[in-house]
Amino acid sequence: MKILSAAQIREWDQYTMQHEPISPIDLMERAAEACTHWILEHISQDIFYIFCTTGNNGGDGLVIARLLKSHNKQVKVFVLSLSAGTDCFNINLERLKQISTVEIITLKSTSDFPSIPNDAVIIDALFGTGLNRKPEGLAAELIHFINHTAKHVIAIDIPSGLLCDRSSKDFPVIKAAHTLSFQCYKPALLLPENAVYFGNVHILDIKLHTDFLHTVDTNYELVDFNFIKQLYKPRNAFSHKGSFGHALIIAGSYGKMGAAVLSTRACLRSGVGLVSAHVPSCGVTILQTAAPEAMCRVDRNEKVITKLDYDVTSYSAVGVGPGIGTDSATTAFLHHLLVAYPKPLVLDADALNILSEHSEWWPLLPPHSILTPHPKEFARLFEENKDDFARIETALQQARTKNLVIVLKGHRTFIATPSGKGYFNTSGNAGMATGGSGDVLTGIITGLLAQGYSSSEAAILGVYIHGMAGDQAALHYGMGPMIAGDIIDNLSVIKQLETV
Ligand SMILES: NC(=O)C1=CN([C@@H]2O[C@H](COP(=O)(O)OP(=O)(O)OC[C@H]3O[C@@H](n4cnc5c(N)ncnc54)[C@H](O)[C@@H]3O)[C@@H](O)[C@H]2O)[C@@H](O)CC1
Ligand SMILES: Nc1ncnc2c1ncn2[C@@H]1O[C@H](COP(=O)(O)OP(=O)(O)O)[C@@H](O)[C@H]1O
Ligand SMILES: [K+]
Repeated sequence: MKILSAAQIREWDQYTMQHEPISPIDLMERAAEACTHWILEHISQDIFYIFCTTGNNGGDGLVIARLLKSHNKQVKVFVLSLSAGTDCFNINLERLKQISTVEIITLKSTSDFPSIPNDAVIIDALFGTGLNRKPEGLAAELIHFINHTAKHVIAIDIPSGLLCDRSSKDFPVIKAAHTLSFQCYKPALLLPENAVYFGNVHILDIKLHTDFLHTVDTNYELVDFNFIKQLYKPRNAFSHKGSFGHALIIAGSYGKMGAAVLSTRACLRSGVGLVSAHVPSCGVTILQTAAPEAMCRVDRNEKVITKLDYDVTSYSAVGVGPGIGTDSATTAFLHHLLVAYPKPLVLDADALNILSEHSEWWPLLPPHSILTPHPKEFARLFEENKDDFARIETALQQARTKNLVIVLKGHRTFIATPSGKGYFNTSGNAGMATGGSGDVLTGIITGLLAQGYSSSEAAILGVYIHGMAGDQAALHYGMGPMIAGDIIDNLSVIKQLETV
């Protein structure tokens, strides 16, 4: 699913009105009906305080007020008049005025702000995708007031004060428990810096014309189950273990053999034909016991990885980094690997830390190599960014210019590809914020690469499968108790992709 900018969303509204066709007022009614339906299904309270300005987001608020009233809810509407209302706002204001039991209060100064009962639900319909600058004056005061006073806030389309496709850092923004967003994710609803504002996001289908999506080009895509289903290649009945490649995982050091075990076991469960693990000699028994299906490449050094004394080019894919440390001998090993291996590598953890100390090595990275940094590793590799939008732009630019795939890990992991496109993942949960889950991801992506997926496909598919398995693990154990090994044990979720 494409992720659109504010301007493209406006074009989508226009396209729908022309091609369905449907009038603006009927489209607003349909959007507000979807919100009201959601509210009636999920919210048990009976008192609603609805805050609107005079744009179309406010118009949505007025329609929601009328519809909630028709379901016998107690409704009060507060209007902050910033400019002459839009046509749809004005028409709906007249319609609402016909209902004598709905009080409509105009907010002219802070003294008009109401006292809000504890059990009232606030509907935030101040600004939607039309916001184009920082709210100031009374609008800003109202946002602060709602944040300080109200307990249950539902934002319509986007929390007021958030820009759809640029950073709103330092803006006053409504803090919502739920955001009911129309038709598609807005970029702002996918970035961690805004998580405190949007709460739980629910995408409501308001039936915008799907043909529009064929006419529009976007930088960002959303990765969901349907997207992944198209990418996943079912196994041929006549296949043998040679059909699915041989992956090499280079991981572990004395005291950090768990990282090697997790990556190797995850790689084995990714569907790959064969897995070998290159580990320091202290780790052989650990690895062969914990992952007997894997073969071992034993380093001469007891504690760290030091020597590439075999033909590494025979492996279909290589993942390097989890738990290897940054010893000078390991650093020299990594340099040798970059020179010796011509196909895309998967680099994670300490491999990234070493790389960030050797910027002269960038040209040595095989084209389409996959880097999997978390935000701190990302900052070490590239630069500190002023906000999350700047960070994903940096990822896209670096992926394009360096011909790499960059997997920026987090709640909505962002995958920047050499084509210039960025993909937001939708699977996964906070239970995965636990030591070792990144090592699991490295194993999965390396296994997919070995099976013949392209780098971009392996990264997108791997991140999604990792999140799916994490979601399944959270169902079994709960987000608190789950550990990284549980993600591996739940990789059986891949079977959902195997069904036709
Ligand atoms: N027919 C349509 O186009 C539909 C629009 N819908 C709603 O309409 C919203 C967009 O409506 P609008 O484009 O009217 O804009 P909004 O209602 O989001 O914003 C109101 C107006 O405030 C002004 N403004 C922007 N930033 C401001 C600031 N910082 N301080 C003061 N004023 C500011 C702008 O002129 C803007 O038009 C969507 O988010 C959605 O809620 C939905 O009803 C679906 C259909
Ligand atoms: N809140 C979250 N929601 C979804 N996924 C998460 C969340 N927190 C962490 N993850 C995922 O877990 C993994 C953690 O990786 P990383 O930070 O490298 O951990 P480690 O170094 O402990 O292995 C990443 O794939 C990340 O996307
Ligand atoms: K809003």
